[in-house]
Amino acid sequence: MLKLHNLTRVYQTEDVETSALNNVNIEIAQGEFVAIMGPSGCGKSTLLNTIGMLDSPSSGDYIFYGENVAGYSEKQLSVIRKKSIGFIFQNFNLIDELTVAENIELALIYHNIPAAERKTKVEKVMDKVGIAHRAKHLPSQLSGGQQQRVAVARAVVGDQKMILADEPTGNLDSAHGQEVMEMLQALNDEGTTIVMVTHSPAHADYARRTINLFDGHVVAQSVRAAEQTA
Ligand SMILES: Nc1ncnc2c1ncn2[C@@H]1O[C@H](COP(=O)(O)OP(=O)(O)OP(=O)(O)O)[C@@H](O)[C@H]1O
Repeated sequence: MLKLHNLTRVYQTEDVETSALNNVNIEIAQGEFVAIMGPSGCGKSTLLNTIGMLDSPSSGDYIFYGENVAGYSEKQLSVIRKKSIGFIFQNFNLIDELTVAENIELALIYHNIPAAERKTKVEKVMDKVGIAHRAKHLPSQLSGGQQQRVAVARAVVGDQKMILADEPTGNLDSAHGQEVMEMLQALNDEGTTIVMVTHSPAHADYARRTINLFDGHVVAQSVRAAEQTA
């Protein structure tokens, strides 16, 4: 599905140059569940943002479904991003002034889907993540776990092939964190590719493969034991 080849991302500020990613080579197949781990500042968010086409590499290739998108303009990237990629963030990133249903629907307005079809899709996905009874509530009226369910619904309502999750359980207590992980697991079982940054080894265990970063380099990759012997 995607391949990063000798990918480098250098941030240039006034007098400091930071190599956030250094010659990274990663391949992710459709339907995989991959966790990205490593210490603070090692480049995890930069990697996820690059995979999500929110950031562009300084050099190297990013092949997405056979297309090298590394040199694409923001306009070209946003077309691919909106069609194929859903995002879940640690702080939920919902729009405070919109209801639950409206927050989810917003992801479809970008896809030019007619209103009646949008309504059906939003209702279906709200049922799926168990938030239908809160459809008319504002994010501030929901618990953190409920807000993250809305974010999950928004990430998949347009039938996105891949979800990128940046510490999706970071602001949740352990019970709600586990709920979100189970939701991601269920989506992965249905075929959605998931790439997740996490600091939690327990949550990384939901993934089939873990990629460890250190100082912008991939230093280790491990496949879940049950899969190795399968
Ligand atoms: N916009 C930016 N401008 C300059 N330097 C940046 C920028 N974004 C990130 N960096 C630097 O790039 C490196 C990697 O940052 P990144 O946010 O990807 O790390 P991370 O592993 O996600 O960290 P954390 O676990 O703390 O969120 C860090 O040294 C950071 O200071």
